Amino acid sequence: MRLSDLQAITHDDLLITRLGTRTVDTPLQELLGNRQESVHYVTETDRVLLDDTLGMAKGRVERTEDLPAFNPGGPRAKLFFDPSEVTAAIVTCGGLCPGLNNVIRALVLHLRHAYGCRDVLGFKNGYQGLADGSDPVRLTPDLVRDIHTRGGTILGTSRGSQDAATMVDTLVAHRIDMLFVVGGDGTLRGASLLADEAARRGLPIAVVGVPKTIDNDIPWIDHSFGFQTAYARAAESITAAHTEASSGVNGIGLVKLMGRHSGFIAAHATLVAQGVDFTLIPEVPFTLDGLLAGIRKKLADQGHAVVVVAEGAGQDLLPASTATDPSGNRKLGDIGAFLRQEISEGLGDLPYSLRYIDPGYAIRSVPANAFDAVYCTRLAQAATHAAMAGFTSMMVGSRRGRFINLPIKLATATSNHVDPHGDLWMAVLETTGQPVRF
Ligand SMILES: Nc1ncnc2c1ncn2[C@@H]1O[C@H](COP(=O)(O)OP(=O)(O)OP(=O)(O)O)[C@@H](O)[C@H]1O
Ligand SMILES: O=P(O)(O)OC[C@H]1O[C@](O)(CO)[C@@H](O)[C@@H]1O
Ligand SMILES: [Mg+2]
Repeated sequence: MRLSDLQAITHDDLLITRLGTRTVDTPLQELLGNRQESVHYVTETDRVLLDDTLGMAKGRVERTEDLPAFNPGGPRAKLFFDPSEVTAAIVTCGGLCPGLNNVIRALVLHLRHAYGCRDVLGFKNGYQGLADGSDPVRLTPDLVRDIHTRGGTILGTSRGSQDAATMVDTLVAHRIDMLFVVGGDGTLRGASLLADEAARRGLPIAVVGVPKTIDNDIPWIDHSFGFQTAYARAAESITAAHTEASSGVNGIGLVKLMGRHSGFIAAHATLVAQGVDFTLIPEVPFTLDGLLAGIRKKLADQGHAVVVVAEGAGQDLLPASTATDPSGNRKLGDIGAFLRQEISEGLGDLPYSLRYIDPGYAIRSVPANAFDAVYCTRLAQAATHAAMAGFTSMMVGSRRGRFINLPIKLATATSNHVDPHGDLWMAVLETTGQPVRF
C-alpha cells in the first residue's frame, strides 16, 4: 500500500481535510497577535518537512513546494467553528494508558476557557457509549479539576466494534460539532470510519485523534502519550528482578512486559534500569537453545542473569492461536510462563533460583509522570486548535519535537516497530551485551 511506503508518499498525502472555509475570528487573538516566526514556531503557511536527511529528500521532487510536508499544529487566527456555538465530545477507547485523564482535563479546560465553547460531553466506555444509546456526561471544568492526578479514565473505555453509522447518528442526535477520539491504532481506524461516514452525509463534524498507547506503535510521531510513564514503571520491575537475581545463588530474573507487536517498552525499560543481560522483543527472533546457552554463560561468568521479554516476543516458539480479543487484536501466547518453564527445565542439574515478575497492568493503570503530563496537555491543546480550525480525519502528535496535524489514514497505514537496524536497538545491544542473533 502506497501510504506505508515512505518514498512513495507525496505532498497530497499529507494534506489535512478541511470542513470548509474559516471565517470566524479566534478568541485567542491576543495570544497570536505578537507571535514571530522562529525555529520554534511554524506559521500555518509553512509546512513541516517529512524528510530530514538529504538521502531521504534526494530525487523526490523538482520543486520544493511539492516536498511532502506536514500541516503544523497550533492555533489559527481564523476558525471554521464559532466557539460560542460549539458542542464538543470526547471518547476514550482501547487499553488503559497513563495520561487519559490529563487529556480529558486539558481538552475540557482549553475548549471551555480558552475558546469559550458552549458544552463538552463525554461518551462513556469507548465507542460502546456512542452506539448503545446511553447518555453522555457533561464535562465541566469543575468535574475535571483534579482528575489528572488519577490513573485510568473517568470516561471508561472498552474494546469491541461498533457500527460507524450508528455512532454518527448519536453525534447528530447530540448536536456534536467536534469529536476528540483518544486511543491507539484500533481507535484511530474507528475514527477514520466515523469521519468518512460524516463526510458521506455532508456533516461538518470534526473528528480529531489523540494518540494513546503504552506500546508506542503509532507511526510518524515521536511517541504516543503514556509510553514514557509505562516504561519508567516497567523499569522498576527490572530493577527488582536484578536485585533478586544478583543476591541469589545463580539467580535468574525474568521480567515479562507488555508490548504486543512492538518492543519499545522492553527496549526503553532496559535502558532505564540497566543490568539486563537479554532483552527479547517481537521484532527480533531468538532460539530457545541460544537463550539457554546465553543464560548458562552469564551464570558462570557473573553468577546471575536478567532476562526481559516483551509479551509479543518469541510467539513462533508457542502453539499458534487464532483467538482474538473483541477488537480483533490477536491473543498472544504467554511467553513469560513458557520461558520460566523452559529455563527451569533447560538448566538441568544446575542449582539456581528463578524469580519471575510480570508487572502486567501495573505499568499502565498509573497516573502520567511529569513528561507525559506535559505531552498530554500539549496534545490536547493542539487537538483543540485543529478542530476549531475545521480540520478533520486527522491526528495530532509531535514529530521530531514539533507538533503536527497528520491524516489519520496515514497514521493507520503502518505501525511503529523497533528497527533491528536502528539506533535504539543498537543501544540495547550495547547495554545488554547480548548476541545480535541467538
Ligand atoms: N479496523 C477498525 N475499524 C473500526 N474500529 C476499530 C478497528 N479496530 C479497532 N476498532 C475499534 O477501536 C476501539 C479500540 O481498539 P483497540 O481495542 O484495538 O485499542 P487501541 O485503540 O488500538 O488501543 P491499544 O492498542 O492501546 O489498547 C474498539 O472499540 C475497536 O472495536
Ligand atoms: O488485556 P487488555 O486490556 O485487552 O490489554 C492488553 C494489551 O493492551 C496494551 O496494553 C496496549 O495495546 C498491550 O500492551 C497489551 O497487550
Ligand atoms: Mg492497538
